[in-house]
Amino acid sequence: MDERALHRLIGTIIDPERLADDCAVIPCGDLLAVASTDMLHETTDFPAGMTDWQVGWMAVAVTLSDIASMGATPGEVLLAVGLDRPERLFDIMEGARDCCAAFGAEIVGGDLDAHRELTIVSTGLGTVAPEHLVRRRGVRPNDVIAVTGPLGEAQAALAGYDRHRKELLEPQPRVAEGEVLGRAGVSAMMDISDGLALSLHDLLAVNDRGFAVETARLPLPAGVPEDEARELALYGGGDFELLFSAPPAIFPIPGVEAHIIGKVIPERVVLADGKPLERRGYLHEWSG
Ligand SMILES: Nc1ncnc2c1ncn2[C@@H]1O[C@H](COP(=O)(O)OP(=O)(O)O)[C@@H](O)[C@H]1O
Ligand SMILES: Cc1ncc(C[n+]2csc(CCOP(=O)(O)OP(=O)(O)O)c2C)c(N)n1
Ligand SMILES: [Mg+2]
Ligand SMILES: [Mg+2]
Ligand SMILES: [Mg+2]
Repeated sequence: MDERALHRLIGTIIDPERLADDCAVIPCGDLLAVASTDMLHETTDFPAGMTDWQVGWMAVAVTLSDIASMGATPGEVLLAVGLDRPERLFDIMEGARDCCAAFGAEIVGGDLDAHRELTIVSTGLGTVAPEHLVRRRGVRPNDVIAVTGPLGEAQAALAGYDRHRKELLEPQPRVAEGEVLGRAGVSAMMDISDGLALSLHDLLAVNDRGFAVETARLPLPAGVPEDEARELALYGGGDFELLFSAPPAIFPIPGVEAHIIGKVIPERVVLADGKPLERRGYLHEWSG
């Protein structure tokens, strides 16, 4: 059983449309509010050697990335910290504050608890004009698909390529890029928290068309042999680049490093170099 299967279960309890995006979308006067919450744990999310400042940074970065993926501007963050040791709190809060400051957000609240395993829940709020909101659903027949930067760097660091440790430990949410892409009129978007292949399958699940990726066009992690780099770029998680579809005419997009990696196709499948792409990546799983 993995988290996507459990999402289908949640969809029998709440409106499944609510599960179709990176953030909840909530009416807010003339604007829309977007909200995302993400839980991180020491054993699955905080690699050995990570500082507590980086723990705080990452906890906020993952949430701001979801806000960016809607084309929205982040505003407020609430941080709930389940602490194994109280002396970790100060550095964690500083890292969280610094990540907020770097992307125009502010910590406005949270919660504290004692917990055997360090566990952080970061909740972010943002706003966007309705005409600039971008959802996962929306790909159109003649669109291309693109990403905002190299894929597989975080996983490359976990595989021992130390030159990518900063990308693993201090992910940079594509906040400015998300806002520009929303205004530029991209048709669908999400962030790639769990790897490109899984993200393409997530997009497939809410669209009525498929995707054909050319692996030769993937922006790969530097300093990694090409075959391994391609594997990391397709299936590695933790990069937090944006994946979007858009009409070819909108490229280049000023202020956004956009790499076109493929196109939308009529068949509801995900292909890489013409062959079905495995639905595999960074998935939380339960045994039994
Ligand atoms: N336990 C839950 N109850 C209600 N909604 C949920 C739950 N878990 C996830 N969601 C919603 O499902 C959507 C997708 O979640 P998730 O796959 O975690 O996205 P992401 O990888 O972008 O964080 C989001 O809109 C999120 O709010
Ligand atoms: C041990 C370890 N593996 C991988 C990563 C890279 N990483 C950071 S967050 C993340 C995935 C996203 O986390 P998740 O809880 O799945 O959040 P969501 O997809 O809901 O945004 C990954 C793969 C890491 N930091 N540590
Ligand atoms: Mg996301
Ligand atoms: Mg999530
Ligand atoms: Mg995930």
